[in-house]
Amino acid sequence: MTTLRQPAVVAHDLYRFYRAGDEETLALRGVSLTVAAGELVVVAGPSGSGKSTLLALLAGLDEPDGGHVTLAGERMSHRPEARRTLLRRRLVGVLRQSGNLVGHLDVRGNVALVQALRGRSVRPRRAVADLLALVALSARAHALPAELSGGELARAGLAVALAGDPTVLIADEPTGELDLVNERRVLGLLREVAADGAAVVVASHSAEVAAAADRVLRLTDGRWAGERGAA
Ligand SMILES: Nc1ncnc2c1ncn2[C@@H]1O[C@H](COP(=O)(O)OP(=O)(O)OP(=O)(O)O)[C@@H](O)[C@H]1O
Repeated sequence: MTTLRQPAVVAHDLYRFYRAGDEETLALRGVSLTVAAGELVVVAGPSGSGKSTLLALLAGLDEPDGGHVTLAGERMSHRPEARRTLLRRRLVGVLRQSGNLVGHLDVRGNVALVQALRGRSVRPRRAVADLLALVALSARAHALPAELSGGELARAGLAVALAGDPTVLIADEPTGELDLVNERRVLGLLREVAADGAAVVVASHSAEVAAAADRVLRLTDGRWAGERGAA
């Protein structure tokens, strides 16, 4: 066994094409990225530049047409869906702009569900109550998603994303619908998550989010614009 610490995220020469009839969209054209544990990297770029496509590949939610993704030394890409799902549960937390919670479960139930899916043999690092305290939602533990404010929903989504003790947190426009106060609150939490040792990759248009990053990388038309620091 090696004692060398693997980067949390290695994306090598990723390509992703979408085909609809005769039309082909080259969403990613040879994108590489390395993110260390404890680092918060922001992927910026105009609408349609490939940010969500890249994040879906990093999270193992989608498969690249070329290249591959390795998380904590485990290859995610080009593996059967069932294997990717298991790796994702073990290594990845995903936070989206919306739709992070199951509607018929309360906040507590949503967080507990993620921990239950990992199986009884895996002891969570943080109990459900601790996760809710981390995101300042202890008092809203029994609220349903529909009963939460936008800021509360975002923080509940973060608790869900952290419930599986992810090595890598992937956040796609996590503050897109928030006011400045709530955006800063979520950003503070993302910084804490990185300080706690996770690699955090955030896609965002927001200058506030960029200001909180260790590195900001810009995609243009499926490629890094100004390769500096990307790989
Ligand atoms: N499922 C799909 N089928 C066809 N084309 C797609 C699909 N998903 C994305 N695309 C195209 O791929 C390109 C990259 O899209 P992507 O959603 O990754 O961009 P983005 O930078 O996240 O944009 P935004 O900031 O608006 O969310 C766009 O041209 C988009 O239209």
